Amino acid sequence: MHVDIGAALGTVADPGVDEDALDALDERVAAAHETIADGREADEFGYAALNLPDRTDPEMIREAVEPVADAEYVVTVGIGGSALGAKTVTAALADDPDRHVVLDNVDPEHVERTLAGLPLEDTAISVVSKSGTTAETLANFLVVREAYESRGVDWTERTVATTGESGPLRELADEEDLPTLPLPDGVPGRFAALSTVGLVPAAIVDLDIEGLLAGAGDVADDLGPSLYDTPAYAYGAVAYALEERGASVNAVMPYAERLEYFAEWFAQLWAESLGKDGRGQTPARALGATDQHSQLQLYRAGPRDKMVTVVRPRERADVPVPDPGNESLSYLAGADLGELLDAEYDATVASLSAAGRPAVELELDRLDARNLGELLYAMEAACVLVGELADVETFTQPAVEWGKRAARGLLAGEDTEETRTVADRPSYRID
Ligand SMILES: O=P(O)(O)OC[C@H]1O[C@](O)(CO)[C@@H](O)[C@@H]1O
Repeated sequence: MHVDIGAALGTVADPGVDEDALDALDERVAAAHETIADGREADEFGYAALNLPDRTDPEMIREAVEPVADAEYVVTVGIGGSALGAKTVTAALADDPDRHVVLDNVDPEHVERTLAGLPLEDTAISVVSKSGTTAETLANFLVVREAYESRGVDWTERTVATTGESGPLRELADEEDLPTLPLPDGVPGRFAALSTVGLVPAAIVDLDIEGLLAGAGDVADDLGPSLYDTPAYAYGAVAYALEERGASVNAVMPYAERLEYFAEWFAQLWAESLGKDGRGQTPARALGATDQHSQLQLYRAGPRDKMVTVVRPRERADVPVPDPGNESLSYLAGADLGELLDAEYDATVASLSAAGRPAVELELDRLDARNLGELLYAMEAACVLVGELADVETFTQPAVEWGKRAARGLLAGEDTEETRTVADRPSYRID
C-alpha cells in the first residue's frame, strides 16, 4: 500500500500540515510506536490486534468450515465488527460477492426478503458475536434457524459459530454441538477482520485468506518509529494533524465498487475507536466516481472541516468504451472504463487541491488478497497510532452500552433509569 500526503500539506491545503509540523509530529510518532511495539510484545488488550497476521491460523479456519465448504451461499449473522470485516473481504475478493449475504440489522422486511431469496439448503450460516449477547445478532439467529426449520433444512449441519467461551450464543452452539471457532484474545471486534471473526465466509467461498494474512504481515513487519518510512503511520499522523487543524470529518472515497464495504468497515474502526472525550473525526462513506456527482460540491466548496481519503487499485479490469462515433464524445475514443475512472480520481484529487482542500491518497498495486491485507492492517495500525497521539482509549466503546441496556429493558418491560429516560425523552412533534 502506498500513501501520498502531498495534497494534505500546508503549502496546498487549508487545513493542511506543514512539513515542519510533520517533522515535530514524527518525534511523537516514534514514542507512540514504542508504546505500540511494547503493547504488541506483551500481547496487551487491543495492541494484540496488530499481532493477528502471525496469530491467525488459516488452516484451523479452513478445517472448521470444511463441513460447509461446498455451500453456494453463506449468510453472516453478526453486526459491527462481527460483520463488516467479513463483508469487506468477500466484497473485495470474491468472484461473485453476492454469494456472501450479511444480516447485520433487524429490519423485519429486509430479513424476511433476504431469507426468502436464499436457497437455504445450499446456504451456510456464519453466526458471529464476540460478546455472545448482542440482541440483534441473537434475534436474527433465532429467526434464521426457524426459517431453515420451516423449510425442512437442517441448520445445525450448515452453521459455524464464532464466539467467546460464555454467553447465550456459546450456550446455543454447545446445545447443538455446532462447530465453534474461538475469538482471538485481546482483540476488539472492529480490529478482528484478520481473524476467525472476519475470515469464515472468505474460507467458505474459498478466498486466499493466506495471502490476506501475508499482506497484513508485511505491513506488520515494516511498522517502524518514523512516519516517513511507515505508510500506515504517515496516514494516521496526517489524519490526526488535520483533525487538530479543524478537519473533523474524514470522507473515505474508494474508487472501486469492490471497496465500498471497506469504507463501511473503516467508518466503524475510526468512529468507535477515536470518537472519545469530545473528539474524533466523523468518517463519511463515499464512492468514487459516483459521489463526485453528489458529495464533491460540499467537499470542495463547503466548510473547511474535512479531509478526503481516496483509495484506488492501480490495476483494473479492461472494459473498452465502444467508439462513440460522435464528435462531442471523441475524448472517449479508444478509452476504457478503468482509464476514465482513474482520470476521475486524478481530477478529483487535483480539484480538491486547487480548492485548497486536504486529501490523502491510498494506492494498492491491485485489488487482490495480499494488497487488501496490507490496506486493512495499515488502517488498523493508523487508527492505533491516532489513538496514541490523541491520548484516547482506542480499544473500548463504553458509549454504546447505554442504548443496549435501554433497548433490552424496553423489550423486557423493565422499569430502569434507561427505560424511564426513553419514556421521558424530549418530543416536539410536527404532524
Ligand atoms: O461481536 P458482538 O459482541 O456481537 O458486538 C458487535 C458489535 O457491537 C459493538 O459492541 C457496538 O455495540 C461493537 O464494538 C461490536 O463490533
